[in-house]
Amino acid sequence: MAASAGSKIRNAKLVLLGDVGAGKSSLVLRFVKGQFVEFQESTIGAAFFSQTLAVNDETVKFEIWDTAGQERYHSLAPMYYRGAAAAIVVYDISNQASFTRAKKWVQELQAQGNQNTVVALAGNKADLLEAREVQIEEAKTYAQENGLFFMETSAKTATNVNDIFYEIAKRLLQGQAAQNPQAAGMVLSQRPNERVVSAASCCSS
Ligand SMILES: Nc1nc2c(ncn2[C@@H]2O[C@H](COP(=O)(O)OP(=O)(O)OP(=O)(O)O)[C@@H](O)[C@H]2O)c(=O)[nH]1
Repeated sequence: MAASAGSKIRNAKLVLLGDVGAGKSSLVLRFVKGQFVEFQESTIGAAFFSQTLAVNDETVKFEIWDTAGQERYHSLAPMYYRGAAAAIVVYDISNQASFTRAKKWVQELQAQGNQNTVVALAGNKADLLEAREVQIEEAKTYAQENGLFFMETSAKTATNVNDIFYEIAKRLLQGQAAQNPQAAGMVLSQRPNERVVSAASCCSS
């Protein structure tokens, strides 16, 4: 649903990281365009998208970098996560190896990223319950121990997709008061009346 944005717009750089085929592009496509493609092509290098989200009377404009999961593009990743306000580390709940890979991304972010970056862990393909290899409790515990927030998502059914971005937006807005917004990868601009996804239309489950 479209809504009028408040006058305050926060630009926030967000990066998606995760194993090849975990569903990074599909999550972005669902969030930005409300679409799902059964045979989504593998990302080459990285792809850029933007989407705005209203949270109360403020608007967060996400500048989204969808990185490629293939190992040969690994060395490019720092260009995208450096200076990011937020990161979504994605794994596939039906693929244990993708969870192992997600943990490596978290380690890399913790070692090299901005300490203020809001990091979300997304257990994607939550619709594939019968093929589940990663237990929800295991991921929850890991997330708690590492200061991440965690949701299982499905780009296919849209479960928790808007919710994870909305939760990130909320946390960014909450956090900005306590820190330098520029340092956290957030920039204030004044651009009223942009079309945004309103909080009211957000958060299907
Ligand atoms: N069942 C199901 N399939 C999904 C879901 N999300 C993505 N897929 C499928 O998984 C495959 C890989 O999805 P992508 O979005 O390309 O994965 P990616 O992480 O961007 O992959 P790379 O670009 O190669 O790093 C595609 O065939 C998608 O249709 C989901 O939530 N459920």
